[in-house]
Amino acid sequence: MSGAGVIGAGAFGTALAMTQGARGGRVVLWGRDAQAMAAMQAARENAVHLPGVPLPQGVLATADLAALAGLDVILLSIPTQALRGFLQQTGPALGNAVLVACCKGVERGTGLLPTQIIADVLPGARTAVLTGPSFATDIGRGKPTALTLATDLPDGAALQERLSTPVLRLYLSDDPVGAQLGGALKNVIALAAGMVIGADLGESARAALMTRGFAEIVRLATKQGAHPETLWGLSGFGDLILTCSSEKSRNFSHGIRFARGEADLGGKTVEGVMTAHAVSEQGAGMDLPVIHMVSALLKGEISVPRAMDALLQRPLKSER
Ligand SMILES: NC(=O)c1ccc[n+]([C@@H]2O[C@H](COP(=O)([O-])OP(=O)(O)OC[C@H]3O[C@@H](n4cnc5c(N)ncnc54)[C@H](O)[C@@H]3O)[C@@H](O)[C@H]2O)c1
Ligand SMILES: O=P(O)(O)OC[C@H](O)CO
Repeated sequence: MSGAGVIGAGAFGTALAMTQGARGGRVVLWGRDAQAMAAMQAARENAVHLPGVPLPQGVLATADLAALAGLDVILLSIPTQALRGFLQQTGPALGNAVLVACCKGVERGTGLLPTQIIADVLPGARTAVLTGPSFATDIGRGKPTALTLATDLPDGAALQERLSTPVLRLYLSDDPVGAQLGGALKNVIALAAGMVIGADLGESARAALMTRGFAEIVRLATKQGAHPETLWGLSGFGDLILTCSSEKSRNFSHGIRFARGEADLGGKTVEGVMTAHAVSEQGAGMDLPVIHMVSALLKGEISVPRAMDALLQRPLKSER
């Protein structure tokens, strides 16, 4: 029986299952916690991540991997650093479905992007990427959202039709590397933007940081083969704006709390932390001052005031 599956019943996975459930048809929302999934299925609500938003009728919330059998498309919505382990353990349960990476990050230790991790663990798997400016709370509530669907698959347009809804507008791209790097790296810049705001350096400084951070994203991503146009689009520039400007963003708000020296930084999924370290370690010699500085700050190697001084005291240069 065909249908859509979603792996990861956190905020984003639940919201994605809601979009597909609203289309009608069979949708399986898989989470690893059997008790939580049974409660979700009974209450028809994810009370932890999206309270008050009902699960559409066709969505089955389950921890049973067998429910994924025969699905034609599966959206992967677990943190990037957990993806390899999940696929190694669970790969065969995913069958021949197209695997759509919905996580935003770079794997620490390998520098790989989500679709590259999938190819590493499940060679021959058909993959795509769904990314762009979107908060789970907006998507789950059916607010209008535009995202990038990037894939090398020849039938990408069919997948675009398959996953779009009247309020979830997908733009097709043939640049999975660019789309994933834009989505991963904007989280690191959002951490930095949050630190600027948390340290009370002002909104002008945040705009400067975002712009120079975007220059780093373009520099790094084009070196890895990304098309510059992808980075100007929803998955790059679009997501950078959203994530650096809203306290709904966990990356931005983590940066704020970090700069204020708050002891409790939350325990939420903050993808930019590991991605900052992954990129800084892989691109040690590259001209990426903001990304390197975010990694050093998070490791406690430098304080926020010293980091700002160091960035400002670099030799003056041309904008390009
Ligand atoms: N929340 C958003 O607004 C949003 C929007 C766009 C993209 N994303 C991306 O989606 C991804 C998931 O984010 P989220 O907001 O849903 O996070 P979340 O913390 O709300 O949920 C993550 C889920 O993954 C599960 N998980 C973690 N490790 C696992 C493992 N090893 N095996 C199986 N399940 C595991 C957790 O139990 C949890 O249910 C991230 O990469 C994030 O950047 C999130
Ligand atoms: O809450 P964040 O910082 O993970 O951001 C969520 C989405 O990636 C925004 O597009």
